[in-house]
Amino acid sequence: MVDKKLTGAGLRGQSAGETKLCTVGKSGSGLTYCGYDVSDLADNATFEEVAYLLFNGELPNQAELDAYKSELKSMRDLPDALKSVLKLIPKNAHPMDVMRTGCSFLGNLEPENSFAEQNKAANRLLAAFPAIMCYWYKFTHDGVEIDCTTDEDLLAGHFLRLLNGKTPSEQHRKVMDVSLILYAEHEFNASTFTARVCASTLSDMYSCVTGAIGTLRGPLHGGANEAAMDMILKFKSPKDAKVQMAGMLERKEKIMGFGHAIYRESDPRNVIIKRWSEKLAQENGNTSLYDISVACEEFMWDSKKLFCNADFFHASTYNYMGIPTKLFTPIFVCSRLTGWAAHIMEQRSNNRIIRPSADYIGSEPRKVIGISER
Ligand SMILES: CC(=O)SCCNC(=O)CCNC(=O)[C@H](O)C(C)(C)COP(=O)(O)OP(=O)(O)OC[C@H]1O[C@@H](n2cnc3c(N)ncnc32)[C@H](O)[C@@H]1OP(=O)(O)O
Ligand SMILES: O=C([O-])CC(=O)C(=O)O
Repeated sequence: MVDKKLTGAGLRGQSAGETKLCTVGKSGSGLTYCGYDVSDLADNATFEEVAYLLFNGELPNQAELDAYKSELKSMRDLPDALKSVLKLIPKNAHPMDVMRTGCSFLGNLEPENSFAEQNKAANRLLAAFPAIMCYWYKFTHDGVEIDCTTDEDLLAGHFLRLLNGKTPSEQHRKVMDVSLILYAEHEFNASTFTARVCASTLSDMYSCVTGAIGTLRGPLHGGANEAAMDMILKFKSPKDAKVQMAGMLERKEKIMGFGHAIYRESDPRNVIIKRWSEKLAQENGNTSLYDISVACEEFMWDSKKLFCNADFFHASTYNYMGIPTKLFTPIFVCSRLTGWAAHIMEQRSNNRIIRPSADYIGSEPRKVIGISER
């Protein structure tokens, strides 16, 4: 397999540091967290085990996992002051802006006073993010002030219970858990790099994560799952999808959910989430969304040799689970927090401020001309 040629703008192909956390596309398409293949983790671990792995470098044993899950469970509720702030954010705000504000405000209430508190701060955000998203969403959309605690064992079930107000099915718990594992970590992607740059100034965990949320929000990064959903919903049939996508390519529009900065011919997360999308479609009894998504995949490969990235089949998967489109990228935040925090800790453990150089392409030196003569 020929590796993707990584050169040009966007720092492509340049190493910006070392990491023990993750390899992306090492053999063209692979993805490992701390040496474990992501598909192995998706089949044989829970998201909490993956979080523990990223924060500690090893998978937990049963006693360690039990203790970790109880710790996270005890941190799920939100302070009243944060609930009051969330209630002030308008209904038409983007939920990613809610996540950004929620993270930043929690940093005011419970600051990370020293790096000795970094695990506590990371775990607090991990435990609180589902409630930050759902408390605001349920209050502004349904007029309900939800209880932010549940007795759900795992974050996947906890989130679904907060969102829907009822016990989720085993299958929905499993799909959400797998999704959180797939989104957890991805080396020096744009949002993680943002977090590391911020960490390199010796800033606090909340500032690093707030910056990362802002970076994940864009449609070229995490925002692609929502953009893909909006696009798929416009297609009436698989045939219509191909016709409309041909037009988009002709107009040189970017097709969200396709392509990748590092992978060359596939994103290993796609096959996993696509399988779940198909399963949910069959059980739903209406496979239209899945069939249209497959037509998009075929069309993009046949016409441009572009493949689905992790975001594309997440769109139909979440839709089949009844999750509102505007919450897709915030779910990504709930998961990627683990990767961000692990990278922040890794940066701190061997830090030098990240400060690259620039090639100057501006004017030659010149004198200021008085304003009346300009
Ligand atoms: C979880 C994640 O963040 S995964 C990424 C999510 N983002 C998206 O899905 C947004 C859509 N995809 C894209 O915009 C891009 O593929 C990115 C941002 C992911 C990667 O960007 P790059 O590394 O610059 O892409 P790459 O160098 O492979 O592009 C090669 C060519 O394919 C084109 N291309 C790449 N992706 C797409 C796409 N989705 N739709 C249309 N054309 C595309 C590029 O415009 C480029 O064409 P050019 O040579 O004529 O300029
Ligand atoms: O690695 C990237 O550039 C984007 C990506 O897939 C991710 O962050 O999961």
